[in-house]
Formats: sequence, structure tokens, C-alpha cells
Amino acid sequence: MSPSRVTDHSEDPLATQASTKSSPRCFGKMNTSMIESKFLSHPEDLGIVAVGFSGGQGKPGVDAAPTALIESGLLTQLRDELGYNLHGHDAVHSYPDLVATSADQDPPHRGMKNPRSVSAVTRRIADQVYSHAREGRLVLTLGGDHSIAIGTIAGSAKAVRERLGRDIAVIWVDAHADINTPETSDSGNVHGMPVSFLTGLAREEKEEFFGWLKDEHRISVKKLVYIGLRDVDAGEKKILRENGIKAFSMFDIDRHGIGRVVEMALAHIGNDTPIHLSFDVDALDPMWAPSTGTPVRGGLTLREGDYICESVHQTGSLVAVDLVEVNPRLASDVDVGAHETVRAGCSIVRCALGESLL
Ligand SMILES: NC(=[NH2+])NCCC[C@H](N)C(=O)O
Ligand SMILES: [Mn+2]
Ligand SMILES: [Mn+2]
Repeated sequence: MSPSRVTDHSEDPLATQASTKSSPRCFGKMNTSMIESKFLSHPEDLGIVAVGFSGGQGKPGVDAAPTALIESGLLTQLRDELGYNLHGHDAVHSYPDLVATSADQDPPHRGMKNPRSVSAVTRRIADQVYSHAREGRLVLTLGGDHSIAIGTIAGSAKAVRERLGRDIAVIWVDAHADINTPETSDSGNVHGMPVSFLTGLAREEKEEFFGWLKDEHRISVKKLVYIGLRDVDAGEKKILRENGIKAFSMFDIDRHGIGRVVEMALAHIGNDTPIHLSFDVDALDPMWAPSTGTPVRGGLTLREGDYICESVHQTGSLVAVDLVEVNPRLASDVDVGAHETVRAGCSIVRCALGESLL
């Protein structure tokens, strides 16, 4: 198949690049175009939601991640090398109208810290992701801490239901399960709870505390699969067990290899289901991604992380991707650590969006 047949950007100088084999830049674009998307009406259109939010946990700096990722060239690569048309890429959102400016404006509720801010911000993110996804675009969200997945997954679940009448599946790549309820959480940090709210295991009536989450936003525990787990709280293990949630820990990856684990994860979802990939950079070993708030040793190599993303892309079922928990202010050697972590994050995103070597 010739590249000029798979794209119709004949006027676009990028297309010329893609048709001459002289530049390595053409490979990503060719592959992006060659994989048929099963569920997107505009697979070359990428909605970007850049979220500078850190209220789901206590360490400042994770709000600086979108800017760090963008400054390192991520969006330019997605546009110029992978050939996406970007939408919503000109702003990094910090939601000043929604975030409480002092802790006493937002006291704990059921033990959750910053509950009003996290609820209001994730509600807004849900709207942003929804409006891209409703157009049939692929959506990329750059966090921010992992609490933002309450918004991203709520938004894509609702849009895909409306657009296609289907339920999405979620692949959650993380060292942690993030499925604490407010009651099982030891930390009170909402970034450890998003999955419990999204599956309805945790519920709230009051609008201001995630009461805005309705059935249309929720996902089934049957369509959820974890990869990379190695630091799961006792209460979370009980939740995973009691709900029969599919989870591949680092033990499973050591035993079967990443290839087989991804195959089993995708088989669990079924090959006719739209996929939302939520990737916490702490799934990677701190050797590759030291600059993150809750690092856990014994994680994925960067190659294993990239492999997961490449495989998910290859299904043609991907509808949304999150990259979260990059904190460029943390590391024993901040300059080197942040640089490496941002670099790893960019690689993960490019692989999920179709970069491939050949
Ligand atoms: N998204 C994350 N990095 N989550 C870490 C969660 C850690 C711990 N399980 C908690 O509930 O606080
Ligand atoms: Mn994590
Ligand atoms: Mn997480």
C-alpha cells in the first residue's frame, strides 16, 4: 500500500515527507493511517486535554507535567511525525475558578482531601473529554494526578454510549489499583480512589462530592483490567477479589512475559470493545520514571510500557488515552530525573498513538 493512498493530505507538506522514505518521520504517520479505527469517526483528529491539577494528592509539581511534556515537544511530534490534527492543544487548564485556594475552603468529606475541588475539576474534565469524544475524535489527556481519570473516563464512557450505544473497557496501567473507597483509603487522597467512583463501588448523593457521576458515566468492573500492579492496599485487594476484577501484577508479567499478559488482558476485554487506556507513569520502574509522587520499585521497563501501548493501539479499538502522575519537581536528582520521566511519558504516549518502528 502506498502512503499516498492511505492519506489524503496531498496539499500538506507533511504528506510529502510521508511519501519519501528518506525521513524516519514517515513511519509513524504511515502506521497511524494504516491501522483502521473501529470506533472513531475521525481517527486522525486528536482532542487534547492538558490538565495542570494536583489536588488528588499532596505533592505539588504534578500540575507542571502537561507544560513539561508539551515543552519537550510531545504535541509537535504527534502532529508532525504521527500526522494528527490537534484540537484543544493551545491551553493548559488549571481551573482557577474551581480549585479552593485554602484548605479550610475545602475541608475533608468522608476522609477525602480536597473533595469539592477534585469533584468540580473532574466534572469539568468530563465535559471537555466528552465534547472531543462526541465528535468521534481520539482523546489524549495529559495530567495531573490520577484523580483526573474520574473525569476522563466519565466523559469518554458517556460519549461512546451516546455515539455508538456501547460500553467502554478500561485498561489501567499502574503500580497501584486506585480503587480505594473513601472508607478504605488510609491516605484520603482521591488519586487512590478514581476506580471506585467510576465503577460505582463508591457512591455519593451530593453533587459537590462526585454526586454528578451518573450511570451514563460509569464503567463495569467486568470491563476493567489492570496491568503492572505491585502496591495494592489490603482493602483494595479485598475489593478486587470480591468483584472478580481482572488484574495482572508484576508477578504475572514475570511469570508469563509482557506479550502473553497483554494478550490475556485484551482477550478479557474482547476484541469488539472501545478501549480507554489510563496510564500512570508510576507503572514504570523508577529507573525509567523516577519523578512521580508514589514510586514503587520493581516495575515495568520502558520497553514493556511501550509494548502495552503499541499493542493497544494495534487493536484499532482505542478511543482515549490518559498519561498521569508525571511530577517534574520530584527526584533525587531533579534535572536528570524529570528529564528522563518526561521522556518516558512522551514515549508511552507516542506508542499509544501509533508510533511504530517499522
Ligand atoms: N495514582 C496513584 N499514584 N495512586 C497512589 C495511591 C496510593 C495509595 N493506595 C492510596 O490510596 O493513597
Ligand atoms: Mn500509581
Ligand atoms: Mn494511579
